Amino acid sequence: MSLLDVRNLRKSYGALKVTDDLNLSVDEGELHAIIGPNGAGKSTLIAQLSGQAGSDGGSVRFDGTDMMGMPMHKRVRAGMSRSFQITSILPGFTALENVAVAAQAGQGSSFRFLAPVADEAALNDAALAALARVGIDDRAFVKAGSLSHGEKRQLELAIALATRPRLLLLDEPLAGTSGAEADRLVEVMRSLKSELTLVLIEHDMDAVFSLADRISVLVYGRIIATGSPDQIRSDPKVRAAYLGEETEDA
Ligand SMILES: Nc1ncnc2c1ncn2[C@@H]1O[C@H](COP(=O)(O)OP(=O)(O)OP(=O)(O)O)[C@@H](O)[C@H]1O
Repeated sequence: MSLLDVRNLRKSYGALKVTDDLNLSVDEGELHAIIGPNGAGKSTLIAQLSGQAGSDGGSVRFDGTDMMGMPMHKRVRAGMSRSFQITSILPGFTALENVAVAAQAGQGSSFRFLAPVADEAALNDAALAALARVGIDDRAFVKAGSLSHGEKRQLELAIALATRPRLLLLDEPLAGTSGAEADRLVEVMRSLKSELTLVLIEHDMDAVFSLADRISVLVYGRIIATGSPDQIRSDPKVRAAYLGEETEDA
């Protein structure tokens, strides 16, 4: 059974159908990338799946449970998290504090202001483990605002991991990175593959084709093809709609 099952999902902005009767199935344990031209609706889809944006119709089932109408924090507690954007990082707080807040939310105790000190130690341990997982535990006590762009991207991943997701939704985790920073993030994602299910939106095609178990191609709010990297690379529909466009740009 698939871990995430999306059927006939819809969303319009005025007359624009951004998500148009979209069907998507993500298997437990796979890294499923979603690619598509600019404006195809990829970010909107992640926002709908995470509960950040509402949907006009259709169904989203996670591990067999209906998620439609469920707010974001409940989806996170159910095991479905999205990576947070750099803009949601608190620059005046340390990397550790940023992650600890997320770890606390993941434990369902975000409003327990009087939590005992023992809990705080456990939260710090969990936060430190998440920072180690993405390779920036040596930056735990540095203010998030002082981290490099790549380290901030790693911190976003740590924040999402601290909520202990079974399914992690990543919206362009490599954006704004290059060279060694991008390579490091790709290796972190590769290492996460053995532990959780990932849905990845990414413009970096080298990263997508090297990481993905399966790729779905989104064009005008619809998935036009799903398959292995090799199947997608050789699919004429995909070449015409998307990869061909890239070739022309190059
Ligand atoms: N809040 C909004 N109000 C109106 N239109 C929107 C809104 N958000 C997105 N859109 C429109 O929906 C379409 C899909 O946008 P979306 O950002 O989901 O695409 P995308 O595939 O992620 O694009 P990109 O690859 O450029 O990030 C675009 O035409 C965009 O202008």
